[in-house]
Amino acid sequence: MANNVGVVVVAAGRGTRMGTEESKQYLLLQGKPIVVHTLEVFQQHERISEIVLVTGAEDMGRCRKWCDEYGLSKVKDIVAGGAERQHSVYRGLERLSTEWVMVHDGVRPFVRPSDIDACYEEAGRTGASVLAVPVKDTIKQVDGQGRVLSTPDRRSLWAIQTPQTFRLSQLRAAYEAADKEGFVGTDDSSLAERAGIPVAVVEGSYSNIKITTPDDLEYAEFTVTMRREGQA
Ligand SMILES: Nc1ccn([C@@H]2O[C@H](COP(=O)(O)OP(=O)(O)OP(=O)(O)O)[C@@H](O)[C@H]2O)c(=O)n1
Ligand SMILES: C[C@](O)(CO)[C@H](O)COP(=O)(O)O
Repeated sequence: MANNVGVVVVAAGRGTRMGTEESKQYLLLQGKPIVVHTLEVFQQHERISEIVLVTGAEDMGRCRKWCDEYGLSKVKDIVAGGAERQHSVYRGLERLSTEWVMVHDGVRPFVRPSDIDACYEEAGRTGASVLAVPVKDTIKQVDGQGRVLSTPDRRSLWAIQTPQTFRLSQLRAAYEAADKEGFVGTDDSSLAERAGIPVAVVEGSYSNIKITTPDDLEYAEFTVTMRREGQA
């Protein structure tokens, strides 16, 4: 698998839940855009051969400049995304030619290199994998009126993260099928699952958060500061 792994980093969302005027992936952590922090993890990972960055059409210019400024030489292509995350990933997949692909959220800058390796090695063994953590809370299914319907067994529940790793040809086929059938999912695995691709879960880290709401930003700032000071 080595040297034949491409990454699609999706960063074309608007960040509605963050509530800022600037799209959340461009907010600064210690003076650097969040998406640059994320790209640096993959740039520095020896197993990654190329990266496709998916952004808003109006953001491609500044992203190109950051790639030069921060030495992100593995970013081979920057493409405009679509209305939903799934459409953005699909556009990124079209630009890759590697055997394997990892799909990663531009707003998950704290993914550990060792977790990228683990996700990657599991895909090599079994065909496809997703990084995830066991849920810590009790989860309930609730109806539209706020009434509890059921309490699923927590031992079978995992919070799914990225990266998610697949054979590029298989993931492309799963995306084509979803597109034809009008299915829209919130992650890549759900499309693979529909296409009959078995997906293995790899236990990752709770620190690999998706920066989604303002409280996540506080955590992110704290984490970056601690890392800079060598305490995390
Ligand atoms: N049309 C979209 C929507 C999302 N994403 C990306 O998918 C990742 C995960 O999505 P999420 O956290 O939900 O981002 P947003 O859609 O931007 O957030 P919100 O739902 O709050 O608007 C982010 O890196 C986001 O930029 C994307 O590339 N294209
Ligand atoms: C892919 C993902 O990050 C896995 O947790 C998540 O599903 C993205 O979801 P969102 O609906 O775009 O927030």
